[in-house]
Amino acid sequence: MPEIVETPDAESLAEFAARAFLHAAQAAMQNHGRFSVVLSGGSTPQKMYIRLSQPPYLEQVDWNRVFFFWGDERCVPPDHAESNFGAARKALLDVAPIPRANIHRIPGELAPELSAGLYEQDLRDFFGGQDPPHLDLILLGLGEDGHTASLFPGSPALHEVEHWTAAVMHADGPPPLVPRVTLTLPVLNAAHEIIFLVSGENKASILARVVSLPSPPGDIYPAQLVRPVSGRVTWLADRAALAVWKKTPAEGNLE
Ligand SMILES: O=C(O)[C@H](O)[C@@H](O)[C@H](O)[C@H](O)COP(=O)(O)O
Repeated sequence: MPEIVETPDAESLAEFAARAFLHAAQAAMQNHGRFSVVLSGGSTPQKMYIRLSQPPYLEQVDWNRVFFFWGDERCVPPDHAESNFGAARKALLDVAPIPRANIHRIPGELAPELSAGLYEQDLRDFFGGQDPPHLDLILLGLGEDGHTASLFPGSPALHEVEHWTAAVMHADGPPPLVPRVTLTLPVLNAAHEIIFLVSGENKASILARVVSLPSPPGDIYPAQLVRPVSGRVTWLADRAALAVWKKTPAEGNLE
């Protein structure tokens, strides 16, 4: 049974997530002198990023030793409204005293395949001989179709085992398809810790399906393929997102 933590609402989810970030950072720095974290895109983590840019986290985190990566990026320039990097920069990276050299963004302004290749090389340079890299903390979101990062149902990127990154195409809505770059499952599943951040009643149905394992083989959602070999996975969700799961007759539910 995955670890599920409930918070009353989106604000308390952001607070809980910021505290978990601080604890993971302190543990990693104590353990090996630095903290590598993968930020998630989407709207859910934005409140958490803003919390980290405020007291007490602003003062308590040793930002010089925090190294930022992304789980995925839309292939747009960094100042584009859809940029995951751009959103994190506004909420946190331009507010906290973070050395620019510690920020390893996905170069979304470049062609998808080139961007994916450069990002993979950046990861390989940072993690030296580690294959796959062991990131200290990976933050992930959950889409209503069960995707996470930019690993969408039926995507060939789900079967990528050689490369740590992949260029994907996705219909975000009406055409055109939106090119993206994503980390692949070998990297996600090598993480020391993963925290899924899920908020809102619109996620209640998919969250109940994703955490109520096991799924029939043909029915597995991408988020269910995130099963770190030895890392810890926590589903951090607010009450609205857990409403369906708590009604699901299965052992271990919260109520
Ligand atoms: O670039 C992205 O959009 C994310 O990587 C994506 O996987 C996101 O985390 C989910 O779609 C949830 O998005 P929300 O938090 O906006 O619901």
